[in-house]
Amino acid sequence: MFKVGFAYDSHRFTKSRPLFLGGVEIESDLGLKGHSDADVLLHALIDALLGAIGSGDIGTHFPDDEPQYKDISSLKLLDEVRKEVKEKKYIINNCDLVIVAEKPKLKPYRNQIVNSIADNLKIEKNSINFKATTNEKMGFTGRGEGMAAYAVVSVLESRLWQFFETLKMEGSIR
Ligand SMILES: Nc1ccn([C@@H]2O[C@H](COP(=O)(O)O)[C@@H](O)[C@H]2O)c(=O)n1
Ligand SMILES: C[C@@]1(CO)OP(=O)(O)OP(=O)(O)OC[C@H]1O
Repeated sequence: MFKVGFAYDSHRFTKSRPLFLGGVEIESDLGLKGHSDADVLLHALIDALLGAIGSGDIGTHFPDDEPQYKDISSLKLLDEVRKEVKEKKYIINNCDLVIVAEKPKLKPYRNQIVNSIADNLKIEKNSINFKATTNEKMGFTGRGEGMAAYAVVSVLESRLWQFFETLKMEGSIR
């Protein structure tokens, strides 16, 4: 079957920590606070993937009181979830990702972030869309206290994916 997952995450800014978004280090005076590397974008993506395959949430998979996840790169967590998606026999169809942050400006990192996620999920770049928006100075993101991210993903059962691939090869569909 075809399924979708949706997720939200937020993290507070902190000094003297690097800022990672989508597995890419971003030039910034402030990083994000968290038990892991606090990659808010990957956390939203991970939760959306887990939602799509009916596998609960990030905190259940990678508890924030376990020392093994202290400062861990969220790319490692994404890889675990990618494997779970595969084990459950789903293929990731597309991901649409949004960061809400007053700064830094993220548009210049768009390609790097898309490439990083595509490489790590082992899917086509054109299956991923990344965008950023400010909150027009309103709320906690607007005041520059932190960042938020939203993710929506769609997945397709592998056997259906194969079926569509065959139809494409035969020229029956595009
Ligand atoms: N952290 C951000 C926020 C926004 N952008 C880019 O600016 C455009 C306009 O944002 P508004 O919040 O004023 O609508 C947005 O579409 C992004 O292209 C950004 O790069 N980084
Ligand atoms: C991945 C984890 C692991 O501690 O990361 P955190 O940095 O604590 O981030 P959060 O999004 O608050 O919760 C998810 C956690 O499971």
